[in-house]
Amino acid sequence: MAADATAAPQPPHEAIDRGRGRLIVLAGPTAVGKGTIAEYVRTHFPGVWFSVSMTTRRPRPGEVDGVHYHFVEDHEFDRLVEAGQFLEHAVVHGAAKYGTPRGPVERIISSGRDALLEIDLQGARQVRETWPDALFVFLAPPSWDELVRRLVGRGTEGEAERERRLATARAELAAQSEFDEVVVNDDVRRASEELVSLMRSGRADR
Ligand SMILES: Nc1ncnc2c1ncn2[C@@H]1O[C@H](COP(=O)(O)OP(=O)(O)OP(=O)(O)O)[C@@H](O)[C@H]1O
Ligand SMILES: Nc1nc2c(ncn2[C@@H]2O[C@H](COP(=O)(O)O)[C@@H](O)[C@H]2O)c(=O)[nH]1
Repeated sequence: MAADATAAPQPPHEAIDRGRGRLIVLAGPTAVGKGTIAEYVRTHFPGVWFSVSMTTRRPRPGEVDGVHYHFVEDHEFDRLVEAGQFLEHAVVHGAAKYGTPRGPVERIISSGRDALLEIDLQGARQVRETWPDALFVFLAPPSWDELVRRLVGRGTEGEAERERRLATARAELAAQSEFDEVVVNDDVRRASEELVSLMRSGRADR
């Protein structure tokens, strides 16, 4: 059929009103594989939008500013807290500060796309207060011993920092019933696909 020259022009794909997007919160204990799953999803599901957190911790080898985190000094982080620029923020493992910049998330949600946050339990609890219709997903290890193996095997923390992280991990594992869904990271591909499928559930347009 010939195109109707009198028809109103169609908006570009991104501008089609798909309503508001959904906020998805992924949390779980240290070394369970949140970053690994995030990397897999970024590579295999490029349509998924990730929030890039801000942190005062130092970059690890291979971490890129603006991709894995926005790395900032303590005084800059505190200034942004004062200015109300975070959706949530917390001191994690009793050490560095982490926060989700509010603006980018609100813009993505308003544009009709979903936004995925990878944050700790304290942050997830704050988001539940302000954004109760978000989807809360807990990433769990197959076992405690496997979690410890992953943390030690990653080799990015010394003994004292590992102990601190494992203490937090016990409290986080005890809180998994607060979440809407629990995904066990027994296999990176399987767990990533389960997460994406949960994100897409109920969204016919994804
Ligand atoms: N399904 C899996 N099977 C085996 N090893 C895994 C699996 N998922 C992740 N790992 C490994 O576990 C270690 C920790 O993973 P990762 O750094 O992604 O954890 P994390 O949850 O982001 O940790 P943190 O919260 O401390 O930043 C890494 O060495 C990673 O390669
Ligand atoms: N409350 C928030 N927690 C965050 C955020 N970004 C990351 N995190 C969590 O911090 C720990 C440690 O991360 P690491 O990269 O130093 O190993 C981990 O549990 C992350 O999920 C955030 O913006 N807010």
